[in-house]
Amino acid sequence: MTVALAADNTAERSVPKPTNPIIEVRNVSKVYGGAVHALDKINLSFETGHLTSLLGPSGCGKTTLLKIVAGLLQPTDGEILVKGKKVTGPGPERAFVFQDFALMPWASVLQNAAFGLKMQGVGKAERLEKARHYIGEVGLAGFEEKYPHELSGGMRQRVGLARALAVDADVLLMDEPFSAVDEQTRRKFQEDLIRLREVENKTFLFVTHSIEEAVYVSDRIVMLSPRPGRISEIIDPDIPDGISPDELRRNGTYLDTVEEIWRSIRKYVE
Ligand SMILES: Nc1ncnc2c1ncn2[C@@H]1O[C@H](COP(=O)(O)OP(=O)(O)OP(=O)(O)O)[C@@H](O)[C@H]1O
Repeated sequence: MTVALAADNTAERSVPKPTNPIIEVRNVSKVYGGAVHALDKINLSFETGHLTSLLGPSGCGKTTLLKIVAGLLQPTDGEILVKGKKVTGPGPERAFVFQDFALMPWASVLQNAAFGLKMQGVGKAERLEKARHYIGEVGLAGFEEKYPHELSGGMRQRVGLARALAVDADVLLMDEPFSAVDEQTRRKFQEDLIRLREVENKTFLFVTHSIEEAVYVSDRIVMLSPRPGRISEIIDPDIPDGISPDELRRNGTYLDTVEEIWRSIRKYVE
């Protein structure tokens, strides 16, 4: 289902109102250095337990919006509410998974996965137990004592995800987490992400460049237009549950949705 939005971000048809929004983006604009207008009056809600992708051409402000939600950047205008409270900086209910995974090279997988918990002041025994659990959840059991340089890019990415899951944040903010890995790893990771969303009941906000990835993993896709970033469309892909990746890539709804998004985006890249 697609909901087209007019240039001023007002819905032409009404956007289904989230019943239980965890994040509300209210009238957010961002101007860098008084000159670069990155985002313009963004209004959005993110439903608890859903995975939302931010998609759009390079430079449209996807990472900027993610960092504002994370509290790592201040908006020039507007505000973000998480669980009804205004965001003034990073908080324990939000975990940010960086593009380069931001692992500490001198620390083991276990220490890296436990790092966020250490920052929260969680005692050693408890944080190591939790870190071990999430290392298992992301498929890295047996690698606890390895160091980042001994791991592939895909495995390092899993450590970054284990760290974010371990702090038990309600919201996981992921900036192109699959950009640095090969295609097979990426596909496996997409499947894992869908499974994790089901078992962990967390809210995921995800920046990607890949239309196919967004359609596969998302409950909702928010498309941004080029600078200044505005919401151009909101798409709720209606992909059947439990479909295997092989079936998916031949599924009519999937193919139609990918095509519909590509038609919307191609005007910006030609
Ligand atoms: N610190 C900064 N100072 C000045 N301009 C910035 C800064 N960070 C981002 N920008 C500009 O703001 C705009 C939005 O950047 P942003 O990284 O949010 O876009 P994006 O959609 O995530 O891009 P990409 O898909 O290429 O990663 C771009 O024009 C970028 O050059």
